[in-house]
Amino acid sequence: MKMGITNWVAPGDKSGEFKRGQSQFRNFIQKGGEFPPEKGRYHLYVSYACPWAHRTLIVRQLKGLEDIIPYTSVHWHMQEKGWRFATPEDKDTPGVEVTADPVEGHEKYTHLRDIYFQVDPEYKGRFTVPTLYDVKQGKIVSNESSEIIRMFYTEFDDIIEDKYKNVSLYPKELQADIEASNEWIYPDINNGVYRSGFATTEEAYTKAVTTLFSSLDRVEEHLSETEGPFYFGKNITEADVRLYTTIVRFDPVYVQHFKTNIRDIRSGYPYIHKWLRNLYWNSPAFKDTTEFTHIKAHYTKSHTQINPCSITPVGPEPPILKEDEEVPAVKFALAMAAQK
Ligand SMILES: N[C@@H](CCC(=O)N[C@@H](CS)C(=O)NCC(=O)O)C(=O)O
Repeated sequence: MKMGITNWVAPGDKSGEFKRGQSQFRNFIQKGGEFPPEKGRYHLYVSYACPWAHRTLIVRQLKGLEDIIPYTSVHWHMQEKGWRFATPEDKDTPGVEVTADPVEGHEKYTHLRDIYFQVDPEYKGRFTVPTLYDVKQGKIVSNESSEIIRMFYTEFDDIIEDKYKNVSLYPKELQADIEASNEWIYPDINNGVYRSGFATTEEAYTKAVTTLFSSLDRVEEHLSETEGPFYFGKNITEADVRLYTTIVRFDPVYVQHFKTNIRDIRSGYPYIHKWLRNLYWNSPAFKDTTEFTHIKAHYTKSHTQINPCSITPVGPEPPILKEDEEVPAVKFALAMAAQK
């Protein structure tokens, strides 16, 4: 079998472990650099389904960059040629807004890969979202979400509205703590769900899923010991953004699709559940950018090696509970406790 876009474990790799490749475009937006900050100059390609792209949408909104950096979300269905743009035939597809690639000169582009090949006809890497594209020069600035969000934190500060200037997602005094949490949350949790779900041996799966849950236990313990409401206290930081995009997909998709089912969030992790719902219901940058239709349809219908009939499970309903709602067992326990 040759390595195709939908082989998540390299054919012949006996370990059965999913190994994520390195992003290929790693430039930075910077004053005076090759990619200077400018309104309307950069276009962000995302998929609402993708947790890495989701980071960039949240930060774009938290930093008030909506008028400065336009974006396009691809269709949720990823097939052999990778992500594609929606077409007029998709007009009745739930959740899909029909948006062709709006960038001038891209009228004929049907897939995200067309942009990668325009930039580099010899490109051999993967065609991933998010992709930050410089419209003026016809170049890709970056396809690495962890670096795109950091550019958004500071590099546009001279052209955003004043009220967003002191939104600091990576404040000096917390940088060491944020780096330390990224160090295990990325491999064990953000990528850990993929390592569980894409594993092709029992051993690789079991190793990934048990590591994932010990790290979720660690997050739970951390949240039970801090005042909150955010990961590092009173203000939203990078740690919240990076954890949120995995946790909000956990119950609706990962528990069944990636078999990360030792527990779920809503019944197994009260502190994470509280932290998650606070972000979703009280901070518009999180709720507005969370599209459950894309999230559920993408994973369940694109990964046919895991789900060959592409049936999208109906539950859990709702995909996220209101802040004053609980699963019946929790509600019952609370009612019993109140009677005592
Ligand atoms: N390291 C990248 C990972 C991005 C990534 O893997 N995106 C997935 C979607 S969730 C993708 O576009 N995959 C397409 C492919 O690998 O062919 C980042 O964080 O930006």
